[in-house]
Amino acid sequence: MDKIRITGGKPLQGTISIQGSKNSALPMMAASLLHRGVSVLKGCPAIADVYCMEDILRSLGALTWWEKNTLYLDCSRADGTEVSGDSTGKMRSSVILLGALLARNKKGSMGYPGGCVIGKRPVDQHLYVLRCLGAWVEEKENSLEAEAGCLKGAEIVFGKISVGATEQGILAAVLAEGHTVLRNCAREPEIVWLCRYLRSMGAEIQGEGTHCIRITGVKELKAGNMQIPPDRIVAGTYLCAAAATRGKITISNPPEGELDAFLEVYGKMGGQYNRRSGKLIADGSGTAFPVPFLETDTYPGFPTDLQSPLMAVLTTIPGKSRIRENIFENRFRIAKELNKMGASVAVSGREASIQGGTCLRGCTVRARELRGGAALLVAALAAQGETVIEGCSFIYRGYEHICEDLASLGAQIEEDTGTAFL
Ligand SMILES: CC(=O)N[C@H]1[C@@H](OP(=O)(O)OP(=O)(O)OC[C@H]2O[C@@H](n3ccc(=O)[nH]c3=O)[C@H](O)[C@@H]2O)O[C@H](CO)[C@@H](O)[C@@H]1O
Ligand SMILES: C=C(OP(=O)(O)O)C(=O)O
Repeated sequence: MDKIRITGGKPLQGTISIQGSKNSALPMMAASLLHRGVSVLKGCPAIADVYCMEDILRSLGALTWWEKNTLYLDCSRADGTEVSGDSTGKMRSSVILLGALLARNKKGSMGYPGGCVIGKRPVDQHLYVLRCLGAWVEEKENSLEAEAGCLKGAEIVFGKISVGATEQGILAAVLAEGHTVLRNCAREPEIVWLCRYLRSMGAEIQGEGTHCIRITGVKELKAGNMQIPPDRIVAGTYLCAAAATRGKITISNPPEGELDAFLEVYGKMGGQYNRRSGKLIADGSGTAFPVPFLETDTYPGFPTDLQSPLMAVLTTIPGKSRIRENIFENRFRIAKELNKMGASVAVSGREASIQGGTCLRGCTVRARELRGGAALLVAALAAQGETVIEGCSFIYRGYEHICEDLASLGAQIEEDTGTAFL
C-alpha cells in the first residue's frame, strides 16, 4: 500500500482536473469551528491531511460527513479544548487550531505539531500573535497550552513572514474584541481564500493578499459554504510531470493567476502554454533549457512546495541548473534519492547544483516527505525502466488519487495494492 511502481519513459498526454487545495481546505476547516452550526466545504480533497483535521475536529465534538467531495462540518457542539499529540503529531497545520480554539472555547491544549521534516519549523510567530491578542500561552516540551478570557484586538507586526502564523492571527482575531492590524503578513493565495471564507461567514477583514490585514472583531459568525479552489501545487506538479516526460497536458480547472512564478520558469525551460476557455493547455515537448539560477521565495515568488518537483524536471535537461531554497533549510533531502536514479545533484547548504541530462534509470527509492515524494514520481515517469517508490503515505498527505490521475494521462503506474491502472 505504501509503494508505487512506475515504468517510465512515456510522454504524458491528455486532460486532467485538479483537486481542491490542501493548504486552503485545512485552514477553512479550522475556521468552521468558529460557527456553532453546519458549514459546508465543496470540492474538499479526500487526502490524509484533511482526514486528520476531520478526526481532530471530531475529537473536539464536531460531527462531520461527506457527500462525494463535499465535506459537512457540524460544529454546534465542538466544545472540546484538548487535542491529543497523536493527531497533531501527524500534521504541521494542526497548530492553527490553537487560535480557533481560543476564539471559540477560550482555551486550548494540544500536542506539538508534527508533519513533514523539511526544516526546523518553529512556532514562535504563532505563539507571539496569540499573546499579542491577550492570550496566556505556554510552550511545553511536547505540548502547547493557551487560555484567554477574552481576546482583544491589537496592532501586531510579525517578526517573520509565515503562512501558518498569519492564519493563526486571522482565526484568533475575527471574534476578538475591537480592531486588529496584522503587519508583515504572508500574501499566499491560501490566506486570501481563508479570508474570503471567513468574510462569507460574516467576519470583517480587509487587506488579505497584502502584507497588512485589518480585522474588526464580530460577536459571532454564521455558517460557511464555499468551493475550495484548485490546488496550485498539485497543478504545478502535473505540469512538471508533463515537462519531464516531454508531454502535453490540458488542465481543465487551472488555479487563476496563482502559478505565475512557476509558469515563468516553465517558459524559460522551453515549455509552452496558453489559456483557452478557462483551460490551461501546456506543451512540455520543447523542454530543453536549464535554469541557471532559481530561488524560492514567499508568494508571489517561486513556491518552495514546487522546488523538488522542478528539481526532478531539471535533472532531465542537459546543462547546469542551480536552485537556492530560502524557505525550508531541509528540502534538499530528495537529491540523494534522485542521484540513486542516475541524476547528478550536488547540495551545498541552501543551494543545489543540478547537472542535467544524465540518463535516469528506474530503481527503488524512498519518499521522506510530501513534495520530495512528488518529485520522485516526476523523475520516475521520465526514467527508463521500473521505479518503486516507498514511503508513499507522504505523497497521499497531499495528492488525491494521484496514480489514477497519472494513469489517465497515459502513465504506466500502479499502487502496491496490486490495482493496475494501465
Ligand atoms: C499547511 C500549509 O499551508 N503548509 C504550507 C505553509 O507551511 P507553514 O505555514 O508551516 O510555513 P511558514 O510560512 O510558517 O514557514 C515559512 C518560514 O518561516 C519559519 N517560521 C514559521 C513560523 C514560525 O512561527 N516561525 C518561523 O520561523 C519556518 O521555519 C519557515 O522557514 O507555508 C509553506 C511556505 O509557503 C508551505 O511550504 C507549506 O506547504
Ligand atoms: C510542506 C507542506 O505541507 P505542511 O506544511 O503541512 O507540512 C506542503 O504542502 O508541501
